[in-house]
Amino acid sequence: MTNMEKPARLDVEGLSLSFGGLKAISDVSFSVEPGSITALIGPNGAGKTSMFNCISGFYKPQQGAIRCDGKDVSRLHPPQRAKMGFARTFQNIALFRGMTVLDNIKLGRHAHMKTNLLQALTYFGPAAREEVELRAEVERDIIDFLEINHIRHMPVGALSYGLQKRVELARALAMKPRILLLDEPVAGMNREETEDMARFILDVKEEWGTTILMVEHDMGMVMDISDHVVVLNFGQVIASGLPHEVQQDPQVVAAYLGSGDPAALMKRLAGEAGMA
Ligand SMILES: Nc1ncnc2c1ncn2[C@@H]1O[C@H](COP(=O)(O)OP(=O)(O)OP(=O)(O)O)[C@@H](O)[C@H]1O
Repeated sequence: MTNMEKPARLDVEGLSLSFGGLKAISDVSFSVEPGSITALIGPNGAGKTSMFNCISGFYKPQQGAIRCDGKDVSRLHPPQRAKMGFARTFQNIALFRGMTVLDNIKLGRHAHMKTNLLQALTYFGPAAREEVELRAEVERDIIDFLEINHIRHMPVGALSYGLQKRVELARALAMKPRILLLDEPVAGMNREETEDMARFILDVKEEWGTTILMVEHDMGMVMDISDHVVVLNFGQVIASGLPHEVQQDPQVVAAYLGSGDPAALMKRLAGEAGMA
């Protein structure tokens, strides 16, 4: 199984975003290397979701650039970014609950197909052949890969939370992403579901070579699978580097200590309770 798309490099340069008088992001710069997993972390309100929404095109930053392989995409709409190879998942699952797993996943690809969605759903004209090919490809490359063969004809609404999150990942993979943006991929999952999802994210990197940027609060999972970690606090980058470097950075420890129960947060930073 392969994704033939070349992984993208992402550079965020001097990005600033304000909501009225509130500066959610101030002059933030960082890079995501092609084929790496980079985690964006930070205490509540640090600006992670705002940054994620700027990268995927839902927010327009007032200043700065977001470069995909050197090209500034910060003025492009989300569908234009999708065509460039951006795909994302959402913190709150965004799937059609009444539709089957297979149909939800195939919807990811229709962003790229020549035939429109209506033709595809009615199997009309040239859409019929393209649809049959797509189905075979999705079943071979994505459904088997994510081990969701047994549920492919079930409506998404009937699935457990962990499986729904996996279907969302599948839908994003169906877009053949060059950069995959994961918004809290293990939020609300139990330990087993978290470990499964962490393994699948690593597999996407290793087998597809896709560039991955994720926002995640689960420190154990972040420290286990990330190549690079960027830490935001009050809308600014306070540290970035290898997971173990960031973990020991006094500014990072101080930022987390200021945001809750110190003992629990020290444990989370050390990764001990992260998978709970
Ligand atoms: N749509 C909005 N309108 C006004 N203020 C906003 C909006 N979205 C975010 N903010 C503010 O911007 C700042 C950064 O919020 P953001 O949600 O990006 O942080 P976060 O790091 O994702 O937090 P969390 O971990 O709690 O999700 C916060 O002060 C927040 O209140």
